[in-house]
Amino acid sequence: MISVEEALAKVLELVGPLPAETVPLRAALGRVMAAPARAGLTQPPFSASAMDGYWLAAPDHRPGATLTVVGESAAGRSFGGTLAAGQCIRIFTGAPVPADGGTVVLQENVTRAGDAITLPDTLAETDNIRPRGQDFAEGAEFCPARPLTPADLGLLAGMNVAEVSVYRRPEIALIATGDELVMPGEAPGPDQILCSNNFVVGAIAEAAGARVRMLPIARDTEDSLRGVFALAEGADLVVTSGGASVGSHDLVGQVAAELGLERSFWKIAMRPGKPLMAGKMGAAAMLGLPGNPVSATVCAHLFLVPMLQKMQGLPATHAPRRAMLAEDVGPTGPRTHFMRARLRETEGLPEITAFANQDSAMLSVLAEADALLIRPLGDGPRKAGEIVEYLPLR
Ligand SMILES: Nc1nc2c(c(=O)[nH]1)N[C@H]1C(S)=C(S)[C@@H](COP(=O)(O)OP(=O)(O)OC[C@H]3O[C@@H](n4cnc5c(N)ncnc54)[C@H](O)[C@@H]3O)O[C@H]1N2
Ligand code: MOO
Repeated sequence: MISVEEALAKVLELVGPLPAETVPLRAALGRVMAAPARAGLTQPPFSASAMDGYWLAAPDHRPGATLTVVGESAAGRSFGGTLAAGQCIRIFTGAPVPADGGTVVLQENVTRAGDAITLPDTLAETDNIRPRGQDFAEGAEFCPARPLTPADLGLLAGMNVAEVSVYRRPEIALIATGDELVMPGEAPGPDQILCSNNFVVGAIAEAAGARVRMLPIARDTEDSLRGVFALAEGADLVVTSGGASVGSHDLVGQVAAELGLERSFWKIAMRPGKPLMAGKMGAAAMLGLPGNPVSATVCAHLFLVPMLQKMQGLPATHAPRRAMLAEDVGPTGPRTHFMRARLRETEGLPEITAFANQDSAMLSVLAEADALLIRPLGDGPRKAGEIVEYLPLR
């Protein structure tokens, strides 16, 4: 059995960044830019007032001075004239200032009588002016190596970028396998359970930027599996769950091989998730997740998400964090154990507690867990207070 790190390296060899496409800014949330955007203008394009008040030239900015208001500059409508000594203009937030080197005095800090304003006896130190270009300059490039956030869309809009070049979303085909499975909303027979894997794995994939094609459940026959694999045609990545182990009904590897699977590996030193399988089927990558819901979920976090990241031009890594054990834990066996755990915030490192029941079929424990406590293979027992690593689940 290969290690988790080797398996990650091998699944990443199966995929590469997808081609770029151009999308309107409105459709770019969560997408990853494939080429830099350039600012079409300098922002702000002119030095602008940050407040509503009065603009006056530097020599007139004296405590108690009285000035005559001779015009107005509003956002979108600047004051065209020039000012003589002792004159000022009314100015509003976002409006261009008439010249360099002046000050905006807040309207609530002056006394106004007709066309005259009188400055206060104590003057504020700030000029309340946003200098031209303080945000970005025309031609500035923007291409963050992360999914675009709402704030990124605001920045791109401010740069006058209406369309962006982004990596195409990975298209994944999800295939659940097993005679025992029915879909939520259907009535399970006495020997049946609900298909939950497609929902958790599909949601993990969508949250990581993929488009998910959820295919009909494949039954435990070669014909059924072949039929459903045919429906995965055109997907970038085919993700099966179940039928990966050694039982006589575990046909996925066999049928996939008949259909041309070049297997990269099968079985890893990981708990849960031992029977994980991966390879290449024609142009598509194939990831065969174990059937147990927790195993499928943990494998999706550990392997599917980094594959999707690489396909979208992102760095693909696991980023373990540190926490302090809240309770003792026992030794691990010959597989790296990813224990479902709960975090508790403290003023320092968070505290982490592994759930008592680590059965890889427990959906309720999985839903409560917000972290995977990483226990290296062959690790000894650990005491409360020791520092350990975990992967966040939320
Ligand atoms: N003799 C051995 N038995 C098993 C081994 C082993 O090494 N030797 N490995 C165990 C491990 S570890 C795992 S994990 C499971 C995985 O087996 P499969 O991938 O073949 O999965 P199935 O047998 O098809 O299903 C396992 C379990 O999960 C349920 N299941 C399957 N698909 C779904 C789904 N879409 N939604 C919800 N639940 C699903 C299925 O009903 C079974 O209960 O094998 C161990 N056995
Ligand atoms: O992946 Mo299996 O859970 O190791 O039970």
